Amino acid sequence: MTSALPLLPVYTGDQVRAAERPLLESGQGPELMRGASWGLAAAVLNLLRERGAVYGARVAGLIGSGNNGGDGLWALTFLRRRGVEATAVLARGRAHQEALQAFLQAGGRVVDEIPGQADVVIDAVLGTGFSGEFGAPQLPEAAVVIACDLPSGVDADTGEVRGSAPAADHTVTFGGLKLGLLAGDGGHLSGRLHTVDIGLGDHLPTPRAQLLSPDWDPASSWRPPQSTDHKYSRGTVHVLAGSPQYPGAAQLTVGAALNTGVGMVTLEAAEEVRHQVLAASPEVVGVADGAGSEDRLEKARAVVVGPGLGDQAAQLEAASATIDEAVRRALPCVVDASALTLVPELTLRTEVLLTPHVGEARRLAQGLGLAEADELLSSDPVAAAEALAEGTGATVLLKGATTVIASPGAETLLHRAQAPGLATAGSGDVLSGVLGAVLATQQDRLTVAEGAVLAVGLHAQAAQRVDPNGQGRFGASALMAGLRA
Ligand SMILES: NC(=O)C1=CN([C@@H]2O[C@H](COP(=O)(O)OP(=O)(O)OC[C@H]3O[C@@H](n4cnc5c(N)ncnc54)[C@H](OP(=O)(O)O)[C@@H]3O)[C@@H](O)[C@H]2O)[C@@H](O)CC1
Ligand SMILES: Nc1ncnc2c1ncn2[C@@H]1O[C@H](COP(=O)(O)OP(=O)(O)O)[C@@H](O)[C@H]1O
Repeated sequence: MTSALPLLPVYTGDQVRAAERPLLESGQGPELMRGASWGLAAAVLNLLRERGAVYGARVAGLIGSGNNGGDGLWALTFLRRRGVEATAVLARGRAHQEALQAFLQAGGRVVDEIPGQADVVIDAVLGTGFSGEFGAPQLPEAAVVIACDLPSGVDADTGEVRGSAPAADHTVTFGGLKLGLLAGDGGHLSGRLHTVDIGLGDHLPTPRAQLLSPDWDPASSWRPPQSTDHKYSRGTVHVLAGSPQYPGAAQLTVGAALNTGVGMVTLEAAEEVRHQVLAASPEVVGVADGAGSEDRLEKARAVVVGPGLGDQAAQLEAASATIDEAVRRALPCVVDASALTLVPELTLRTEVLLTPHVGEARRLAQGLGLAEADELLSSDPVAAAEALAEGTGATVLLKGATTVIASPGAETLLHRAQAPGLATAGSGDVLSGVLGAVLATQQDRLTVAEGAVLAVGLHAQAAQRVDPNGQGRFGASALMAGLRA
Protein backbone atom coordinates (compact mmCIF):
# COMPACT_ATOMS: atom_id res chain seq x y z
CA MET A 1 0.00 0.00 0.00
CA THR A 2 1.32 3.46 -0.82
CA SER A 3 1.26 5.64 2.24
CA ALA A 4 -0.67 8.91 2.41
CA LEU A 5 2.34 10.34 4.26
CA PRO A 6 5.68 11.52 2.81
CA LEU A 7 8.07 8.82 3.93
CA LEU A 8 11.78 8.65 3.11
CA PRO A 9 13.50 5.28 2.70
CA VAL A 10 16.11 4.38 5.30
CA TYR A 11 18.75 1.71 4.67
CA THR A 12 21.34 -0.12 6.68
CA GLY A 13 24.98 0.52 5.83
CA ASP A 14 25.17 -3.05 4.53
CA GLN A 15 22.25 -2.46 2.17
CA VAL A 16 23.95 0.60 0.67
CA ARG A 17 27.26 -1.24 0.36
CA ALA A 18 25.50 -4.12 -1.40
CA ALA A 19 23.85 -1.66 -3.79
CA GLU A 20 27.26 -0.15 -4.61
CA ARG A 21 28.83 -3.54 -5.30
CA PRO A 22 27.61 -4.13 -8.89
CA LEU A 23 28.64 -0.59 -9.81
CA LEU A 24 32.09 -1.10 -8.30
CA GLU A 25 32.43 -4.41 -10.14
CA SER A 26 31.65 -2.71 -13.44
CA GLY A 27 34.43 -0.19 -12.80
CA GLN A 28 32.30 2.76 -11.69
CA GLY A 29 34.05 3.23 -8.32
CA PRO A 30 35.71 6.52 -9.28
CA GLU A 31 32.39 7.99 -10.50
CA LEU A 32 30.71 6.98 -7.24
CA MET A 33 33.45 8.60 -5.21
CA ARG A 34 33.35 11.73 -7.36
CA GLY A 35 29.56 12.03 -6.87
CA ALA A 36 29.85 11.53 -3.13
CA SER A 37 32.78 13.89 -2.59
CA TRP A 38 31.32 16.59 -4.83
CA GLY A 39 28.06 16.39 -2.81
CA LEU A 40 30.08 16.79 0.38
CA ALA A 41 32.05 19.73 -1.02
CA ALA A 42 28.82 21.41 -2.21
CA ALA A 43 27.36 21.14 1.31
CA VAL A 44 30.52 22.71 2.79
CA LEU A 45 30.42 25.49 0.17
CA ASN A 46 26.80 26.27 1.07
CA LEU A 47 27.69 26.45 4.70
CA LEU A 48 30.70 28.70 4.08
CA ARG A 49 28.59 31.02 1.91
CA GLU A 50 26.02 31.29 4.72
CA ARG A 51 28.79 32.19 7.17
CA GLY A 52 30.68 34.63 4.91
CA ALA A 53 33.38 34.20 2.27
CA VAL A 54 34.48 30.93 0.68
CA TYR A 55 37.87 32.22 -0.43
CA GLY A 56 40.36 31.92 2.42
CA ALA A 57 38.00 29.97 4.69
CA ARG A 58 39.77 27.26 6.68
CA VAL A 59 38.54 23.71 6.22
CA ALA A 60 40.32 20.80 7.86
CA GLY A 61 39.72 17.10 7.30
CA LEU A 62 40.24 14.21 9.66
CA ILE A 63 41.02 11.52 7.11
CA GLY A 64 40.88 7.73 7.47
CA SER A 65 42.65 5.09 5.43
CA GLY A 66 39.66 3.83 3.41
CA ASN A 67 37.16 5.20 0.91
CA ASN A 68 35.51 7.42 3.52
CA GLY A 69 38.86 9.20 3.85
CA GLY A 70 39.05 9.24 0.03
CA ASP A 71 35.72 11.06 -0.13
CA GLY A 72 36.98 13.56 2.44
CA LEU A 73 40.21 14.21 0.54
CA TRP A 74 38.44 14.69 -2.80
CA ALA A 75 35.98 17.10 -1.15
CA LEU A 76 38.93 19.06 0.28
CA THR A 77 40.50 19.06 -3.18
CA PHE A 78 37.36 20.60 -4.75
CA LEU A 79 37.23 23.17 -1.95
CA ARG A 80 40.93 23.99 -2.36
CA ARG A 81 40.26 24.71 -6.05
CA ARG A 82 37.68 27.31 -4.86
CA GLY A 83 40.32 29.10 -2.79
CA VAL A 84 39.67 27.38 0.53
CA GLU A 85 42.67 26.86 2.81
CA ALA A 86 42.54 23.06 3.09
CA THR A 87 44.42 20.89 5.56
CA ALA A 88 44.23 17.17 6.30
CA VAL A 89 45.23 15.02 9.25
CA LEU A 90 45.82 11.40 8.21
CA ALA A 91 44.36 9.51 11.16
CA ARG A 92 46.24 6.31 10.33
CA GLY A 93 49.22 7.88 8.60
CA ARG A 94 48.01 6.66 5.19
CA ALA A 95 45.16 7.49 2.83
CA HIS A 96 43.44 6.75 -0.48
CA GLN A 97 46.34 7.20 -2.93
CA GLU A 98 44.69 9.02 -5.86
CA ALA A 99 42.70 11.30 -3.60
CA LEU A 100 45.79 12.20 -1.57
CA GLN A 101 47.75 12.96 -4.72
CA ALA A 102 45.00 15.21 -6.08
CA PHE A 103 44.70 16.98 -2.73
CA LEU A 104 48.44 17.70 -2.58
CA GLN A 105 48.51 18.79 -6.24
CA ALA A 106 45.69 21.25 -5.57
CA GLY A 107 47.78 22.83 -2.79
CA GLY A 108 46.27 21.08 0.20
CA ARG A 109 48.56 20.48 3.17
CA VAL A 110 48.93 17.40 5.37
CA VAL A 111 49.35 18.46 9.02
CA ASP A 112 49.70 16.66 12.37
CA GLU A 113 46.75 18.24 14.16
CA ILE A 114 43.45 19.88 13.24
CA PRO A 115 44.23 23.63 13.31
CA GLY A 116 42.53 25.34 16.26
CA GLN A 117 41.19 28.13 13.99
CA ALA A 118 39.48 25.80 11.50
CA ASP A 119 36.06 27.13 10.42
CA VAL A 120 34.85 23.71 9.32
CA VAL A 121 36.11 20.22 10.19
CA ILE A 122 35.21 17.30 7.94
CA ASP A 123 35.08 14.02 9.86
CA ALA A 124 36.09 11.46 7.22
CA VAL A 125 37.85 8.79 9.29
CA LEU A 126 35.25 6.05 9.11
CA GLY A 127 32.09 5.39 7.18
CA THR A 128 30.27 2.16 6.44
CA GLY A 129 33.52 0.16 6.67
CA PHE A 130 33.88 0.77 10.44
CA SER A 131 34.84 -2.24 12.49
CA GLY A 132 36.10 -2.63 16.04
CA GLU A 133 36.18 0.52 18.16
CA PHE A 134 37.03 4.15 17.50
CA GLY A 135 38.47 6.81 19.78
CA ALA A 136 37.22 10.26 18.74
CA PRO A 137 39.81 13.06 18.95
CA GLN A 138 39.01 16.47 20.46
CA LEU A 139 37.87 18.92 17.76
CA PRO A 140 38.08 22.74 17.93
CA GLU A 141 34.95 23.96 19.72
CA ALA A 142 34.21 26.84 17.37
CA ALA A 143 34.39 24.74 14.20
CA VAL A 144 31.32 23.44 12.39
CA VAL A 145 31.70 19.65 12.15
CA ILE A 146 30.50 17.90 9.01
CA ALA A 147 30.50 14.12 8.99
CA CYS A 148 31.28 12.40 5.71
CA ASP A 149 28.62 9.69 5.25
CA LEU A 150 28.28 9.18 9.02
CA PRO A 151 30.07 10.24 12.18
CA SER A 152 33.15 8.06 12.68
CA GLY A 153 32.57 5.43 15.37
CA VAL A 154 28.84 5.07 14.66
CA ASP A 155 27.56 1.72 13.40
CA ALA A 156 25.71 2.49 10.16
CA ASP A 157 23.23 -0.36 10.71
CA THR A 158 22.11 0.39 14.28
CA GLY A 159 23.36 3.77 15.49
CA GLU A 160 25.45 2.13 18.19
CA VAL A 161 28.66 3.97 19.06
CA ARG A 162 31.57 1.65 19.67
CA GLY A 163 34.21 3.57 21.60
CA SER A 164 33.48 7.26 21.04
CA ALA A 165 32.33 9.35 18.08
CA PRO A 166 32.58 13.08 17.31
CA ALA A 167 29.25 14.95 17.30
CA ALA A 168 28.47 16.43 13.89
CA ASP A 169 26.48 19.58 13.15
CA HIS A 170 25.70 18.14 9.73
CA THR A 171 26.08 14.76 8.08
CA VAL A 172 26.28 14.45 4.33
CA THR A 173 25.38 10.87 3.54
CA PHE A 174 25.69 9.03 0.23
CA GLY A 175 23.30 6.85 -1.72
CA GLY A 176 20.50 6.85 0.90
CA LEU A 177 19.71 7.68 4.53
CA LYS A 178 21.33 5.18 6.85
CA LEU A 179 19.56 3.85 9.94
CA GLY A 180 22.63 4.58 12.08
CA LEU A 181 22.10 8.32 11.49
CA LEU A 182 18.65 8.17 13.10
CA ALA A 183 18.62 5.43 15.70
CA GLY A 184 20.29 5.20 19.10
CA ASP A 185 23.33 7.36 19.80
CA GLY A 186 23.93 7.87 16.09
CA GLY A 187 20.68 9.85 16.02
CA HIS A 188 22.04 12.21 18.69
CA LEU A 189 25.41 12.68 16.93
CA SER A 190 24.53 13.13 13.27
CA GLY A 191 23.12 16.69 13.29
CA ARG A 192 21.27 17.91 10.19
CA LEU A 193 21.07 15.28 7.51
CA HIS A 194 21.74 15.80 3.80
CA THR A 195 21.48 12.92 1.33
CA VAL A 196 23.51 12.90 -1.88
CA ASP A 197 22.18 10.80 -4.76
CA ILE A 198 25.14 8.90 -6.22
CA GLY A 199 23.08 6.98 -8.74
CA LEU A 200 22.45 3.74 -6.85
CA GLY A 201 18.85 3.86 -8.13
CA ASP A 202 17.42 0.40 -8.82
CA HIS A 203 20.30 -1.29 -7.02
CA LEU A 204 18.85 -0.19 -3.67
CA PRO A 205 16.74 -2.90 -2.00
CA THR A 206 13.52 -2.64 0.02
CA PRO A 207 14.40 -0.15 2.75
CA ARG A 208 15.00 -1.26 6.32
CA ALA A 209 12.57 1.44 7.59
CA GLN A 210 10.81 4.66 6.54
CA LEU A 211 11.33 8.13 8.03
CA LEU A 212 8.58 10.74 8.18
CA SER A 213 10.04 13.53 6.05
CA PRO A 214 11.47 16.27 8.28
CA ASP A 215 10.70 18.93 5.65
CA TRP A 216 6.98 18.29 5.67
CA ASP A 217 4.25 20.00 7.70
CA PRO A 218 2.33 17.27 9.57
CA ALA A 219 -0.65 19.61 10.03
CA SER A 220 -1.06 19.61 6.23
CA SER A 221 -2.08 15.96 6.40
CA TRP A 222 -4.79 16.55 8.98
CA ARG A 223 -8.24 15.92 7.49
CA PRO A 224 -10.44 18.68 8.89
CA PRO A 225 -14.14 18.21 9.75
CA GLN A 226 -16.66 18.51 6.88
CA SER A 227 -19.97 20.37 6.92
CA THR A 228 -21.72 16.99 6.87
CA ASP A 229 -20.02 15.90 10.10
CA HIS A 230 -21.65 15.59 13.50
CA LYS A 231 -19.81 14.97 16.74
CA TYR A 232 -19.99 11.17 16.51
CA SER A 233 -18.97 11.00 12.86
CA ARG A 234 -15.88 13.10 13.63
CA GLY A 235 -14.74 10.51 16.16
CA THR A 236 -14.95 9.96 19.90
CA VAL A 237 -11.92 9.17 22.04
CA HIS A 238 -12.49 7.23 25.23
CA VAL A 239 -9.75 7.97 27.79
CA LEU A 240 -9.10 5.94 30.91
CA ALA A 241 -6.48 7.98 32.74
CA GLY A 242 -5.58 9.76 35.95
CA SER A 243 -5.80 8.75 39.57
CA PRO A 244 -6.12 10.67 42.84
CA GLN A 245 -2.29 10.62 42.87
CA TYR A 246 -1.87 11.83 39.25
CA PRO A 247 -4.99 13.75 38.18
CA GLY A 248 -2.93 16.05 35.93
CA ALA A 249 -2.08 13.25 33.51
CA ALA A 250 -5.79 12.84 32.72
CA GLN A 251 -6.09 16.59 32.11
CA LEU A 252 -3.09 16.61 29.77
CA THR A 253 -4.37 13.60 27.82
CA VAL A 254 -7.93 14.83 27.32
CA GLY A 255 -6.76 18.42 26.70
CA ALA A 256 -4.35 17.21 24.03
CA ALA A 257 -7.07 15.12 22.37
CA LEU A 258 -9.44 18.12 22.35
CA ASN A 259 -6.80 20.49 21.00
CA THR A 260 -5.78 18.05 18.29
CA GLY A 261 -9.44 17.97 17.21
CA VAL A 262 -12.09 15.29 17.88
CA GLY A 263 -15.87 15.08 18.04
CA MET A 264 -15.99 14.09 21.70
CA VAL A 265 -13.78 12.96 24.56
CA THR A 266 -15.12 10.66 27.27
CA LEU A 267 -13.10 10.26 30.46
CA GLU A 268 -13.34 7.17 32.63
CA ALA A 269 -11.74 8.00 35.98
CA ALA A 270 -12.28 8.24 39.72
CA GLU A 271 -14.84 10.85 40.77
CA GLU A 272 -12.34 13.38 42.13
CA VAL A 273 -10.26 13.11 38.96
CA ARG A 274 -13.32 13.70 36.81
CA HIS A 275 -14.26 16.75 38.88
CA GLN A 276 -10.84 18.29 38.44
CA VAL A 277 -10.67 17.57 34.74
CA LEU A 278 -14.21 18.78 34.04
CA ALA A 279 -13.50 22.01 35.91
CA ALA A 280 -10.76 22.75 33.35
CA SER A 281 -12.45 21.13 30.31
CA PRO A 282 -16.24 21.15 30.75
CA GLU A 283 -16.77 19.64 27.30
CA VAL A 284 -15.39 16.29 28.52
CA VAL A 285 -18.03 13.64 29.23
CA GLY A 286 -17.28 11.81 32.47
CA VAL A 287 -17.81 8.08 32.97
CA ALA A 288 -17.46 6.40 36.38
CA ASP A 289 -14.35 4.25 36.46
CA GLY A 290 -14.56 0.50 36.62
CA ALA A 291 -18.16 0.80 35.53
CA GLY A 292 -17.70 -2.55 33.83
CA SER A 293 -20.48 -1.72 31.42
CA GLU A 294 -19.67 -2.89 27.93
CA ASP A 295 -21.46 -0.03 26.21
CA ARG A 296 -18.99 2.63 27.40
CA LEU A 297 -17.03 2.00 24.21
CA GLU A 298 -20.17 1.96 22.06
CA LYS A 299 -19.43 5.36 20.52
CA ALA A 300 -15.64 5.25 20.77
CA ARG A 301 -13.48 5.28 17.64
CA ALA A 302 -10.25 5.08 19.64
CA VAL A 303 -9.29 4.38 23.23
CA VAL A 304 -6.43 5.64 25.38
CA VAL A 305 -5.58 3.75 28.56
CA GLY A 306 -2.91 4.41 31.14
CA PRO A 307 -1.58 7.97 31.61
CA GLY A 308 -1.34 8.72 35.35
CA LEU A 309 -3.22 5.58 36.32
CA GLY A 310 -0.82 4.64 39.08
CA ASP A 311 -0.54 1.12 40.42
CA GLN A 312 -3.77 0.64 42.41
CA ALA A 313 -5.26 -2.80 41.71
CA ALA A 314 -8.80 -1.53 41.08
CA GLN A 315 -7.66 1.00 38.46
CA LEU A 316 -5.46 -1.53 36.73
CA GLU A 317 -8.34 -3.99 36.68
CA ALA A 318 -10.57 -1.39 35.01
CA ALA A 319 -7.77 -0.66 32.53
CA SER A 320 -7.42 -4.34 31.72
CA ALA A 321 -11.18 -4.68 31.10
CA THR A 322 -11.18 -1.61 28.85
CA ILE A 323 -8.25 -2.86 26.77
CA ASP A 324 -9.91 -6.28 26.42
CA GLU A 325 -13.11 -4.61 25.28
CA ALA A 326 -11.26 -2.41 22.78
CA VAL A 327 -9.49 -5.49 21.39
CA ARG A 328 -12.81 -7.31 21.11
CA ARG A 329 -14.20 -4.36 19.15
CA ALA A 330 -11.00 -4.04 17.03
CA LEU A 331 -10.71 -0.40 18.13
CA PRO A 332 -7.35 1.38 18.00
CA CYS A 333 -6.22 1.44 21.63
CA VAL A 334 -3.23 3.34 23.02
CA VAL A 335 -1.72 1.61 26.05
CA ASP A 336 0.64 3.85 28.00
CA ALA A 337 2.44 4.22 31.32
CA SER A 338 1.42 1.79 34.10
CA ALA A 339 -1.15 0.07 31.83
CA LEU A 340 1.89 -1.34 30.03
CA THR A 341 2.45 -3.63 33.02
CA LEU A 342 -0.79 -5.41 32.07
CA VAL A 343 0.48 -6.45 28.65
CA PRO A 344 1.89 -9.89 29.61
CA GLU A 345 -1.62 -10.92 30.70
CA LEU A 346 -3.45 -9.61 27.63
CA THR A 347 -4.06 -10.90 24.13
CA LEU A 348 -3.39 -8.05 21.76
CA ARG A 349 -3.64 -7.23 18.08
CA THR A 350 -2.02 -4.66 15.79
CA GLU A 351 -4.70 -2.02 16.52
CA VAL A 352 -3.29 -1.85 20.05
CA LEU A 353 -0.51 0.72 20.27
CA LEU A 354 1.94 0.26 23.12
CA THR A 355 3.82 3.50 23.86
CA PRO A 356 6.78 2.78 26.15
CA HIS A 357 9.82 4.96 26.72
CA VAL A 358 13.06 2.99 26.93
CA GLY A 359 12.68 2.21 30.66
CA GLU A 360 9.13 0.97 30.19
CA ALA A 361 10.20 -1.01 27.13
CA ARG A 362 12.87 -2.70 29.20
CA ARG A 363 10.35 -3.67 31.89
CA LEU A 364 7.94 -4.83 29.20
CA ALA A 365 10.58 -7.04 27.59
CA GLN A 366 11.49 -8.51 30.97
CA GLY A 367 7.83 -9.07 31.89
CA LEU A 368 7.33 -10.93 28.62
CA GLY A 369 10.54 -12.92 28.97
CA LEU A 370 11.89 -11.39 25.75
CA ALA A 371 15.58 -11.37 26.71
CA GLU A 372 16.74 -10.52 23.19
CA ALA A 373 14.51 -7.44 22.97
CA ASP A 374 15.78 -6.31 26.37
CA GLU A 375 19.38 -6.62 25.19
CA LEU A 376 18.71 -4.91 21.85
CA LEU A 377 17.32 -1.82 23.61
CA SER A 378 20.92 -0.75 24.35
CA SER A 379 22.43 -1.48 20.96
CA ASP A 380 19.70 -1.49 18.31
CA PRO A 381 16.43 0.23 19.34
CA VAL A 382 14.77 -0.39 15.97
CA ALA A 383 15.29 -4.14 16.21
CA ALA A 384 14.20 -3.97 19.88
CA ALA A 385 10.89 -2.30 18.98
CA GLU A 386 10.36 -4.85 16.23
CA ALA A 387 11.03 -7.73 18.65
CA LEU A 388 8.51 -6.26 21.12
CA ALA A 389 5.92 -5.92 18.35
CA GLU A 390 6.45 -9.52 17.25
CA GLY A 391 6.40 -10.72 20.86
CA THR A 392 3.12 -8.97 21.74
CA GLY A 393 1.27 -8.93 18.41
CA ALA A 394 0.70 -5.19 19.01
CA THR A 395 2.08 -2.07 17.34
CA VAL A 396 4.91 -0.63 19.43
CA LEU A 397 5.83 3.05 19.58
CA LEU A 398 9.21 3.33 21.29
CA LYS A 399 9.64 6.92 22.47
CA GLY A 400 12.83 8.94 22.27
CA ALA A 401 14.49 11.70 20.25
CA THR A 402 13.90 9.31 17.34
CA THR A 403 10.60 7.51 17.81
CA VAL A 404 10.36 4.00 16.37
CA ILE A 405 6.98 2.55 15.36
CA ALA A 406 7.03 -1.18 14.69
CA SER A 407 4.02 -3.26 13.75
CA PRO A 408 4.00 -7.02 13.03
CA GLY A 409 4.28 -7.65 9.33
CA ALA A 410 4.52 -3.95 8.40
CA GLU A 411 7.31 -1.51 7.58
CA THR A 412 8.92 0.14 10.57
CA LEU A 413 8.33 3.91 10.68
CA LEU A 414 10.60 6.52 12.25
CA HIS A 415 10.20 10.10 13.33
CA ARG A 416 13.10 12.27 14.41
CA ALA A 417 12.10 15.20 16.62
CA GLN A 418 14.42 18.19 16.69
CA ALA A 419 12.87 19.22 20.00
CA PRO A 420 14.76 17.99 23.08
CA GLY A 421 12.50 20.22 25.22
CA LEU A 422 9.95 17.41 24.83
CA ALA A 423 11.89 15.64 27.56
CA THR A 424 9.63 17.11 30.26
CA ALA A 425 7.17 15.43 32.63
CA GLY A 426 3.73 15.00 31.11
CA SER A 427 4.81 15.31 27.50
CA GLY A 428 4.09 11.59 27.05
CA ASP A 429 0.56 12.14 28.42
CA VAL A 430 0.08 14.85 25.80
CA LEU A 431 1.30 12.44 23.12
CA SER A 432 -1.26 9.85 24.27
CA GLY A 433 -4.05 12.40 23.75
CA VAL A 434 -2.77 13.34 20.29
CA LEU A 435 -2.54 9.65 19.39
CA GLY A 436 -6.11 9.08 20.54
CA ALA A 437 -7.40 11.99 18.47
CA VAL A 438 -5.51 11.02 15.32
CA LEU A 439 -6.52 7.36 15.57
CA ALA A 440 -10.17 8.33 16.16
CA THR A 441 -10.46 10.81 13.31
CA GLN A 442 -8.02 9.72 10.58
CA GLN A 443 -8.39 5.93 10.67
CA ASP A 444 -10.23 5.65 7.36
CA ARG A 445 -7.10 6.62 5.46
CA LEU A 446 -4.17 5.77 7.74
CA THR A 447 -3.04 2.54 9.35
CA VAL A 448 -2.49 2.59 13.12
CA ALA A 449 1.28 2.87 12.56
CA GLU A 450 0.84 5.74 10.07
CA GLY A 451 -1.59 7.50 12.41
CA ALA A 452 0.96 7.06 15.18
CA VAL A 453 3.76 8.63 13.15
CA LEU A 454 1.49 11.54 12.18
CA ALA A 455 0.62 12.06 15.86
CA VAL A 456 4.30 12.05 16.82
CA GLY A 457 4.90 14.65 14.09
CA LEU A 458 2.09 16.88 15.43
CA HIS A 459 3.46 16.52 18.98
CA ALA A 460 6.96 17.60 17.89
CA GLN A 461 5.49 20.42 15.80
CA ALA A 462 3.65 21.73 18.87
CA ALA A 463 6.97 21.76 20.75
CA GLN A 464 8.60 23.74 17.94
CA ARG A 465 5.66 26.14 17.93
CA VAL A 466 5.87 26.93 21.66
CA ASP A 467 9.68 26.87 21.71
CA PRO A 468 10.96 27.90 18.27
CA ASN A 469 14.53 28.47 19.44
CA GLY A 470 14.82 25.15 21.23
CA GLN A 471 15.44 26.68 24.66
CA GLY A 472 13.33 24.04 26.42
CA ARG A 473 11.47 26.68 28.46
CA PHE A 474 8.00 25.14 28.46
CA GLY A 475 6.05 22.47 30.31
CA ALA A 476 3.49 19.92 29.16
CA SER A 477 0.54 22.34 29.67
CA ALA A 478 2.07 24.77 27.17
CA LEU A 479 2.73 21.87 24.82
CA MET A 480 -0.92 20.85 25.09
CA ALA A 481 -1.99 24.42 24.27
CA GLY A 482 0.56 24.55 21.42
CA LEU A 483 -1.26 21.77 19.58
CA ARG A 484 -3.78 24.35 18.46
CA ALA A 485 -2.43 25.86 15.26
N1 LIG B 1 32.10 1.67 -1.73
C1 LIG B 1 32.05 2.69 -2.61
O1 LIG B 1 32.25 2.60 -3.78
C2 LIG B 1 31.73 3.99 -2.16
C3 LIG B 1 31.92 4.29 -0.85
N2 LIG B 1 31.84 5.53 -0.47
C4 LIG B 1 32.49 5.90 0.76
O2 LIG B 1 33.31 4.86 1.25
C5 LIG B 1 32.96 4.57 2.62
C6 LIG B 1 33.22 3.16 2.86
O3 LIG B 1 34.56 2.97 2.55
P1 LIG B 1 35.39 1.73 3.03
O4 LIG B 1 34.69 0.50 2.64
O5 LIG B 1 36.75 1.87 2.51
O6 LIG B 1 35.35 1.86 4.58
P2 LIG B 1 35.67 3.08 5.55
O7 LIG B 1 34.43 3.53 6.17
O8 LIG B 1 36.52 4.10 4.87
O9 LIG B 1 36.51 2.34 6.69
C7 LIG B 1 37.45 1.34 6.37
C8 LIG B 1 38.82 1.89 6.54
O10 LIG B 1 38.97 2.35 7.86
C9 LIG B 1 39.91 1.54 8.54
N3 LIG B 1 39.32 1.18 9.82
C10 LIG B 1 38.36 0.25 10.07
N4 LIG B 1 38.02 0.26 11.36
C11 LIG B 1 38.78 1.19 11.95
C12 LIG B 1 38.88 1.67 13.28
N5 LIG B 1 38.14 1.12 14.26
N6 LIG B 1 39.72 2.70 13.54
C13 LIG B 1 40.45 3.23 12.55
N7 LIG B 1 40.41 2.81 11.26
C14 LIG B 1 39.59 1.80 10.98
C15 LIG B 1 40.22 0.37 7.68
O11 LIG B 1 41.59 0.14 7.76
P3 LIG B 1 42.14 -1.32 8.09
O12 LIG B 1 41.57 -1.65 9.45
O13 LIG B 1 41.55 -2.19 7.04
O14 LIG B 1 43.59 -1.17 8.07
C16 LIG B 1 39.84 0.85 6.30
O15 LIG B 1 40.91 1.46 5.65
C17 LIG B 1 31.53 4.99 2.74
O16 LIG B 1 31.20 5.31 4.07
C18 LIG B 1 31.52 6.23 1.85
O17 LIG B 1 32.06 7.35 2.55
C19 LIG B 1 31.44 6.59 -1.37
O18 LIG B 1 32.60 7.15 -1.91
C20 LIG B 1 30.58 6.09 -2.48
C21 LIG B 1 31.26 4.98 -3.17
N1 LIG C 1 15.58 14.26 23.79
C1 LIG C 1 14.36 14.21 23.22
N2 LIG C 1 14.16 14.78 22.02
C2 LIG C 1 12.94 14.76 21.45
N3 LIG C 1 11.85 14.18 22.02
C3 LIG C 1 11.99 13.61 23.22
C4 LIG C 1 13.25 13.59 23.88
N4 LIG C 1 13.08 12.94 25.06
C5 LIG C 1 11.77 12.59 25.13
N5 LIG C 1 11.12 12.98 24.02
C6 LIG C 1 9.69 12.76 23.73
O1 LIG C 1 8.93 13.26 24.84
C7 LIG C 1 7.89 12.36 25.20
C8 LIG C 1 8.14 11.86 26.62
O2 LIG C 1 7.27 10.84 26.96
P1 LIG C 1 7.30 10.13 28.40
O3 LIG C 1 8.70 9.71 28.72
O4 LIG C 1 6.26 9.08 28.39
O5 LIG C 1 6.91 11.33 29.34
P2 LIG C 1 5.92 11.41 30.61
O6 LIG C 1 5.76 10.01 31.12
O7 LIG C 1 6.60 12.30 31.59
O8 LIG C 1 4.66 12.02 30.13
C9 LIG C 1 7.92 11.27 24.14
O9 LIG C 1 7.06 11.63 23.10
C10 LIG C 1 9.36 11.29 23.65
O10 LIG C 1 9.50 10.78 22.35
